[in-house]
Amino acid sequence: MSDGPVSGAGETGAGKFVIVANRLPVDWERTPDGSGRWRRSPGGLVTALEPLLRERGGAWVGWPGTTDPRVGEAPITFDDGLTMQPVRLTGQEVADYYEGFSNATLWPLYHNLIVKPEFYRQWWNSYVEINRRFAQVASESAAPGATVWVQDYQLQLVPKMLRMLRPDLTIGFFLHIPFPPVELFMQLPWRREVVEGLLGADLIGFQRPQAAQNFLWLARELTGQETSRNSVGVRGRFGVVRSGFRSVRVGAFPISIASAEIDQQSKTRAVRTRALAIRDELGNPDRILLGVDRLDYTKGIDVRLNAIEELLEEKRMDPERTVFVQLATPSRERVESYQTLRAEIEREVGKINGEHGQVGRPVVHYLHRPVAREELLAFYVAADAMLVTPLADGMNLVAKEYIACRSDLGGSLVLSEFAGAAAELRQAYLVNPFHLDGVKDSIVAAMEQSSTEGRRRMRALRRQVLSHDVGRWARSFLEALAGQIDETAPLESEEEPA
Ligand SMILES: O=P(O)(O)OC[C@H]1O[C@H](O[C@H]2O[C@H](CO)[C@@H](O)[C@H](O)[C@H]2O)[C@H](O)[C@@H](O)[C@@H]1O
Ligand SMILES: Cc1cn([C@@H]2O[C@H](COP(=O)(O)OP(=O)(O)O)[C@@H](O)[C@H]2O)c(=O)[nH]c1=O
Repeated sequence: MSDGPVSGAGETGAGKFVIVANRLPVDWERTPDGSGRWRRSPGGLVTALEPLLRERGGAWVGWPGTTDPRVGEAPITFDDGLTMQPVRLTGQEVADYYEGFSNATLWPLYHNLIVKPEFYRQWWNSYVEINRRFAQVASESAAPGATVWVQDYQLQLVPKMLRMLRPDLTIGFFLHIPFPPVELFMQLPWRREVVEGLLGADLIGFQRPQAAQNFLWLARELTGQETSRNSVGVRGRFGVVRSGFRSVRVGAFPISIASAEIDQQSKTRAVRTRALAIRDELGNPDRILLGVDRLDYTKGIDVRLNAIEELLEEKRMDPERTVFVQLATPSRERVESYQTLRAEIEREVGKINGEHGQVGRPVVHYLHRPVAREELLAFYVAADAMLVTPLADGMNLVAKEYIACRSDLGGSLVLSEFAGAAAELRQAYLVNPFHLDGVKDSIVAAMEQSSTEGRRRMRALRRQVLSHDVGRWARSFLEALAGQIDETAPLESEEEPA
């Protein structure tokens, strides 16, 4: 991946393939001369799509992640030809569209009301306006007949808006987070507008078939369109909504990671050496448990802390021999529910260490900062058990990254049934995060598994993750969008969503 300097030379209207996402995959980096430059951030999505973007002369449309009015005035082009088209937001727009409607209305509504969603007209109006801005920039960035792929819940109105501006385009949409059960979605005052916004796409992708089923039911109820009623499959057996003269297909495409690349990186001397150093720095305990998450109330960080606290109290976990490392990236810090969560987590960490730690030897090691890629891989290699306990999660890439790093067949994964990843990672220790005793038993089982059992599970998990990478995810979606896979379900037979 190249990190070429900023330039304003990007051509608009040239892209045969355009990605539209809330964020651009770039970070602003200060240079020693006091100025700055863009650096590409190496996320899974960009890794998977980069070759396509380059091949087809593509562009990425998104918010550069800052409200600095000097940033993002012109397209950003990298020296290998990748173009980023910035969509600029003011401070007020970030508050209303991003922190407000996206992350205090939609995010909790789509994640099973773990906190109460807030419904404000001002936030909705801003969401509409910013979606229109994204659609406008996308329409200016796309060549005639181009394919445009819109990403995630922040931009659900873009497909319809873009189709009205550019009927010549092929438009795909992918939702990275869960799509809620119908009775929850029906709470949204603007539910019909959101469903109609999505129906502007030719193909709507979800992480799991159940989400697609929920959407089909809502499309039928809220727009009166005819829809298929058969169950939707994975990467095939698509549902269909007859929307006027158009057919919109609906399917499940579980996202993944750049598995081979992560597998290779985790085997480097640098990562292996660092993993040993981490064990050493932690006092060479018998067992290292690890959690890696954005600090988000969906991730169930509190669940694993409560489980660990009770295991310590019941003397089923030895504080002299076990440590728990929680890496928590700061996230959405101006949203109140995230501030409350942080205070609760930090209180709980203090309580556990206060009651069970020793001077210089805490049981819980908690970092509240982003951790760089290589360091993260070293933690995965060092950990004996990975605790992934979300209450609801679209996929959870961390679970897959951990597996990709375990070519030694060591380690064990405790995984919530409510992470999208659980549908594929059946050999993990699957838990219901609402059942604390079950979580505790699974943590103990994961810590105490025999080497034979651990190797058997990890081998099966790795087979799944290495053969289903993010490239396969992108290809399967784009082939379906291009009509190369046409496994549409016939419009027959009744089936209600769960
Ligand atoms: O952009 P932020 O507000 O800082 O949030 C980060 C991203 O979080 C969400 O990730 C989801 O997508 C993952 C990949 O498909 C999936 O594994 C995970 O379960 C989801 O929570 C969000 O959907 C992204 O838009 C955000 O950029
Ligand atoms: C804590 C931490 C994480 N990462 C990387 O972030 C993503 C997280 O993806 P996931 O699907 O598990 O969840 P969300 O999208 O956040 O909802 C994963 O690729 C991690 O490796 C990171 O780079 N640094 C961090 O400190």
